[in-house]
Amino acid sequence: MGPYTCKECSSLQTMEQSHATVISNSLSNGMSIHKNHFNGTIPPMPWFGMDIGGTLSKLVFFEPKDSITAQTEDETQLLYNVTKYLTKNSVYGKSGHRDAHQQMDNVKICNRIGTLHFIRFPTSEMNNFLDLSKKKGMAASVSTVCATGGGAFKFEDIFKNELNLKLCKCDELDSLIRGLLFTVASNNNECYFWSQCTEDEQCSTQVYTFQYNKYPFIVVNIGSGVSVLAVYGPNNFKRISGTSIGGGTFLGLCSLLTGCNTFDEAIELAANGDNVKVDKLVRDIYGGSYSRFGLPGELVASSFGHMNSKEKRAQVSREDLARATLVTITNNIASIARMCALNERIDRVCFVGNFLRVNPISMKLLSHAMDYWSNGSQKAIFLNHEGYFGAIGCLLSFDERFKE
Ligand SMILES: Nc1ncnc2c1ncn2[C@@H]1O[C@H](COP(=O)(O)OP(=O)(O)O)[C@@H](O)[C@H]1O
Ligand SMILES: CC(C)(COP(=O)(O)O)[C@@H](O)C(=O)NCCC(=O)O
Repeated sequence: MGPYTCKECSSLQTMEQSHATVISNSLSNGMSIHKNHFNGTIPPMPWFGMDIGGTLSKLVFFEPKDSITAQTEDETQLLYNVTKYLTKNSVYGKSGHRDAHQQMDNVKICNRIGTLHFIRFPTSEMNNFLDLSKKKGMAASVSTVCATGGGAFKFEDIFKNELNLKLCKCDELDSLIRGLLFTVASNNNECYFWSQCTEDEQCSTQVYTFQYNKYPFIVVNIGSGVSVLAVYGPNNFKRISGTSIGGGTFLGLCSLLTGCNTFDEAIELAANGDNVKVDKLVRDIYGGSYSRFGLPGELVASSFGHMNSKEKRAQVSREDLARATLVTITNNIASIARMCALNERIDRVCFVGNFLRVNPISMKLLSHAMDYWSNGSQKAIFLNHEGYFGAIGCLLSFDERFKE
């Protein structure tokens, strides 16, 4: 058999690339799907899904919990070692973290029952991740890794050269929707909303029963940048908008303005700041509200509008600047989301992406903006596995790819 092209990841494979061998029927156009040679259907464990984003790399690891042992003794030992290392620790190297609170139990993938573990590290630390994978024997034990996000393309050669690992690439937005639908269907408590967001003290989260099999809905993915998708069915979505002013912009501007070093620090600063000292409000311009067009006095009229004044600049703290940056970026995303929902005549808007991690300020602002400007017709919905849907969807594509 000569070289073939995998119809999923479009890579040219030869029979010598023995980690994944073609078994499925060759299609008339010479395309085939990877199938593994170990037992004819699915690759040996461990199974990973990886989403290599512009800022963070997300790794989802499936730990089998059933009693099936379809592996050789060597493979079983390797799986044991990898599982032990990943599940006994919650910090890996200098910058890898496992989000234990997001762990999902009793998940069924490729007819196996197990637990999903969620790990993240900065994409800028990719070289350290590769070194650690080598050191801990993970690379040697893994046959196939499904990867998505821009980094699946950018780092493809490095994975091949450094780890001798072939990435099966999946589209990031396909993976995002697949992962989101799967997670919402598997977990009744996945979705929530913020109620009473006009009063900050009373604003709290409530479980939202998301009818995931009812379409359409909007997904706003706030990662480094922002993508807005309209979802019309499980395999039917379009990317309707996007903006480069996203989570990466918040962290970049906040670092410049406050000298903070991490996202968590930026959020902490913002939580203790007041944007009113930085932003020009409607009342600063009108002396009250601009009632004819329904603009309340407390509304930000001009983000950072006070910062042209030397006196005002002297009065603001790092905390105020962090808060104003967060509010500016969030309000801009809320405006785009509202316009998209209005244009598409869709009222349910799901906000996801790691920008929302440990970030109730933005979630409350988004909730308030959607509710206020739509007179209560549009709903902002949030999900507990906020930044991991791409990696989950990628792991599931592995399930679909290797299904008989
Ligand atoms: N630990 C973190 N380190 C860096 N950015 C973080 C972190 N936690 C949350 N973020 C925010 O999440 C954004 C990245 O979100 P994510 O959905 O992972 O996107 P991407 O796939 O582009 O990396 C960052 O730009 C930042 O605003
Ligand atoms: C290019 C991206 C899809 C990459 O995804 P990310 O890593 O930011 O999650 C995203 O950053 C994006 O949609 N940016 C906005 C581009 C625009 O519409 O202006």
